[in-house]
Amino acid sequence: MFAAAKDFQMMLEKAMFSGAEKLQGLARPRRKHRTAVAGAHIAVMGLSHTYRRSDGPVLEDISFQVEPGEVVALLGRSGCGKSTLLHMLSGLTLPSQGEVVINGNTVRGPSNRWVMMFQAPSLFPWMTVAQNAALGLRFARRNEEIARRVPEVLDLVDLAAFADRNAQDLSGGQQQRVALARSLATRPEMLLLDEPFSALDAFTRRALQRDVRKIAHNLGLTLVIVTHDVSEAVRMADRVLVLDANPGRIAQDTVIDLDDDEREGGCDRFNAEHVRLMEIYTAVAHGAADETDDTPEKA
Ligand SMILES: Nc1ncnc2c1ncn2[C@@H]1O[C@H](COP(=O)(O)OP(=O)(O)OP(=O)(O)O)[C@@H](O)[C@H]1O
Repeated sequence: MFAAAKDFQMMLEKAMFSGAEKLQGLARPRRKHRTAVAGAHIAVMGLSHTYRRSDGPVLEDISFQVEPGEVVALLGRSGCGKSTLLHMLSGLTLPSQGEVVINGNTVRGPSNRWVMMFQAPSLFPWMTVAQNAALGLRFARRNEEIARRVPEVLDLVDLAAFADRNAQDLSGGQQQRVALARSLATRPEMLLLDEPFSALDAFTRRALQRDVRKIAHNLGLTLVIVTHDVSEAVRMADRVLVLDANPGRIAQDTVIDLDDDEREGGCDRFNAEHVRLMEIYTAVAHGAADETDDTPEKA
């Protein structure tokens, strides 16, 4: 690739990975990095949102809290506003009404204290796994941490043996692990996942669901995951917020009461939780469909 094109792509990827570092850097003096990680406390209060080009509100009167270290899934049908809500937690989009408060501070924009992961891992294909994993630290100008943190996070995501491979030579699941390592290297307080495993095969997806949950718990990270997959919610989440649509509202807030072994599936308790959540989801989805159904009622 020509140098100019490479620079341009680097710029794009950098902006995509997180606009936070730049904004933070401009907004206030650079702080010394934190050494200890603690999960973020999230409070969402009376949040509503209407996009400039949308007919009505996409989200309406959303309020909930997430405890530090909790894993919460946002479950709902396509278009109900899950990604919009996640973007508001991250500060990428600001709500029309209400506020998101993280650790006592109102979110007014992105921050390098939390990281979003998407379906596409957005790696630099020509760079090695270790170089990709170091990018978050490089963008945050924390180069002195790279030698220590990168081996640590590659170990966490089971990619230590792949450190010198080029990213383009990895499978989709391995690439998503590199993206996870890159996210963890900056030691965020919160991971926001927007259907990050939906492009992977069932086995790879399950392994990542299990490992991400385990890593988040071990590090004490708060994890919010957007999904429309009931199994994923049961495998990963301590709590599930089920959203209805038009406008998106929290219809149900339910605890998934399973231990880590039970979350692997194949036991009665897993099956019972799966059926229970599926029933809730279906009832909410039908309710939302009924509300938007403009077929005239029969007499
Ligand atoms: N920038 C935007 N401007 C106008 N409308 C938007 C914008 N972004 C999203 N929307 C609309 O807001 C609604 C919610 O979108 P959102 O992507 O948050 O839903 P979702 O539940 O995450 O959907 P999916 O599961 O399909 O990703 C949709 O009707 C969508 O068309």
